[in-house]
Amino acid sequence: MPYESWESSPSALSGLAQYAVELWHEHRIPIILTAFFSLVLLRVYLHWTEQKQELLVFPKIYSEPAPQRQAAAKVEPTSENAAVKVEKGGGTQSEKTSRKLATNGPRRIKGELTKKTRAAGANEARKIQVLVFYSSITANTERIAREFARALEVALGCAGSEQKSDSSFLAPRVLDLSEADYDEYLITPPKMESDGAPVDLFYLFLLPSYNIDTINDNLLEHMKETHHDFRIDTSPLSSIIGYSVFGFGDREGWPTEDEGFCFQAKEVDRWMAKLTGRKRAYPLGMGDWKRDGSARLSEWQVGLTEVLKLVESTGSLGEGVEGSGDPIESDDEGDAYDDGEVVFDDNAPEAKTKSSGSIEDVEDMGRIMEMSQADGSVEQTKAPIAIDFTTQGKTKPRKTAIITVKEMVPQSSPTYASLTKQGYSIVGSHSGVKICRWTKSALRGRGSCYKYSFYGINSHQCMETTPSLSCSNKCVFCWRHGTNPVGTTWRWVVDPPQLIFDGVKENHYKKIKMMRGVPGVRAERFAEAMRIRHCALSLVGEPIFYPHINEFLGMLHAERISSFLVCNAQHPDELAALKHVTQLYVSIDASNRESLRRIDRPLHRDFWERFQRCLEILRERRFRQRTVFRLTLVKGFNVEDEAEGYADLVEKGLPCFVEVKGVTYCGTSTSSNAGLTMANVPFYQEVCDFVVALNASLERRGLKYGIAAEHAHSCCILIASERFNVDGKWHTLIDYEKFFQLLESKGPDGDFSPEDYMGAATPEWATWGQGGFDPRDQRVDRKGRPIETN
Ligand SMILES: Cc1cc2nc3c(=O)[nH]c(=O)nc-3n(C[C@H](O)[C@H](O)[C@H](O)COP(=O)(O)O)c2cc1C
Ligand code: SF4
Repeated sequence: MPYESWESSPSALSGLAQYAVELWHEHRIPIILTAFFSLVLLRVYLHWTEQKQELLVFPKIYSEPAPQRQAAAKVEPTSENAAVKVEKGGGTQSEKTSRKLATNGPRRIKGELTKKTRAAGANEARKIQVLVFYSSITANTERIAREFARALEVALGCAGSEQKSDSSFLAPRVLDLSEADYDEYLITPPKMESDGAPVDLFYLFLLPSYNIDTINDNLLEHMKETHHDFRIDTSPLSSIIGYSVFGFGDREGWPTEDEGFCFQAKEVDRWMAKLTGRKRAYPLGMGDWKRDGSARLSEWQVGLTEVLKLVESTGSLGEGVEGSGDPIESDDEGDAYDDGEVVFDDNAPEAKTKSSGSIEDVEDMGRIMEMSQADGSVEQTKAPIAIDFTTQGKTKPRKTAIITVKEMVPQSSPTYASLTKQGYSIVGSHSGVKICRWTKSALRGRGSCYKYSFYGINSHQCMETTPSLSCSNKCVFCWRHGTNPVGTTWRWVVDPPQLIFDGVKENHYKKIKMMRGVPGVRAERFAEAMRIRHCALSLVGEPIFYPHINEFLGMLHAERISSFLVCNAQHPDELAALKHVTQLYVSIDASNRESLRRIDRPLHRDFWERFQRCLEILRERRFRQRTVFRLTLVKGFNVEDEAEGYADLVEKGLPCFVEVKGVTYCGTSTSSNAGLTMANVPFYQEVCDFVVALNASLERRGLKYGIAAEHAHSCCILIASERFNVDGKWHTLIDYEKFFQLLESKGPDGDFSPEDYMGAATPEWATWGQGGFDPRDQRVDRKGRPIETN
């Protein structure tokens, strides 16, 4: 209502209004001021009262600093959010009161939701439970299983009073397979917890074999059914962290594996690989309970403990599991094998990519030098000069353009990619190591290389390596032709020998460890393989090309690793400067100049003169080094009508041994550059005929040689000097212990002869006419199928 209408009202009400208006007019200023201050006071009062109220409603924890909040989250990692956590947690009495009040007031959530993922560090809290399953009919294995579990408990640091505070292992549990519930353990592993921490399971099986009906048959049947049951995942045990099997048997009744020795342990090992999705953590071990059972079991336990500790520290089985149970086994890999010189493989990746800019050839070298002058793109100052280590009599550095010394095989180069793809590990910038086919085969008891039959080297303890991936030939049969760098001079960065030595060993062991999960690997051989005893310096390239080859050899010998060094007869100066090696090879790929040019395709123009000089050096050295001529026969190149020519070379060099080997073919069609085919591979009979002809020629010349041994499996035959025939018996084996003793007492230049470390008689099975396959090994074909040997 407007103010004027109030003034004009004639009634009593209007009189009152009149009075109020007058009053207002008279006191309006103090009224307004009083109202204003009252409102201010009320606001201040409310403000304070409101703050106090809030303290009661929201618990103190919400205003704690951030780190404390995180700590709280760690305590209850699975809580949905902070508010819930507080409600569940403990705290001081006042906090509890606050929380109680808070539940009556409005729920207000501050902060972020805690994610449901496992908190960092939860992994550390995981425990590992080893379950030792055994079966036993006459109680041997039962007793052994209990003793074994106790020993393992100590080894893992989880034994009663000796329990290590930081050990993740729970004391191993022993389970009798005749009582254990298969459904509980072998269909899905049981879910276990220890003090609230999740437990990972590791299965071990100690199993005797029985060719009569026993509980083992139920176990195997169960495993088979589980794997084939379409309702169940084919690898239902894949959540366990690993498994391993050890078998007991009796060699008296079942002398070989073929005859049934430990056959059921082998089967359980195989089925477990399938059920776990290839989680074999350590190779199958086997022991004869009457003879070596406990020794074998102890060895197996040592290796196993190592793996378990690896699992504890890394949470995984590490290397060695990939490929476990894989159909692709070492023999089926199409893996070009042996020492490089005798295999051609047209499947090898194509030759280097010229456009990549990597220097891999002398032609490339010239091209780069020209380019460097033209556009200045190559650094020309402050660079070391490329030194010719190989040209005879040349001591002065070349006076040509100075270029930057580069790495022989830089990591970014196509050569590096190609070599690593083929299974080489490149060490430093110019060395390589690769585990050979025979090493893998020997690990599985499927036969060793011919050097085992002829010289007694253990293939599973042999490291194949080279300190120089570069070579000065381009042999037609070289299996790595086109992928390794070539050159006549060392023009690359030189890596120190210690770096190479450490690197090749490390990589070799890494590769051996990767065999851990491969089916058929024998535990005792695997354990032995962790100690390198032989080194074949022959992989690819030319080892004596490396300027510090003698220092490198010194490192091998200091660790009592024998050295078989193969060179290509193109570096006489380096050959002359070479110190003692256990066995010194020269590749003799042809018997005359033209043939050598065609087959080796040497880069040196004076290749024939170099070759001849190397033979002279070998002749001079024959009473100081165990010298060997290695002949690689390639049909159509160096076999036909050449026996006489080779006899001339033998007469000239008078080597201790002549190894004759047919080239091995690994490809499928024609060899890329030389057009080699299967037709170039001589049959074993042809190699035999050649050897007989060569031997006859040597005899006609009055040279005292004879055919000593053979290894038909790798198409290789050994002719030996009569110096190694004692009382009508060939002694081609090497006494490695004696070699190191002589080396240590007389030094790397010491005066001792090959006869001084001649070993025991060549085993009967390896002599000429006996085939050369150790009867203790199992022969298999390329698909891994056993071959009958009569
Ligand atoms: C009836 C019988 C059959 C056996 N069959 C085999 C066999 O096929 N292969 C094998 O390596 N050992 C065989 N053995 C040897 C046992 O595996 C060996 O004695 C084992 O240590 C027994 O373990 P246990 O006492 O725990 O049952 C057999 C032993 C017996 C008594
Ligand atoms: S000598 Fe060694 S590297 Fe050569 S084939 Fe035999 S085991 Fe393999």
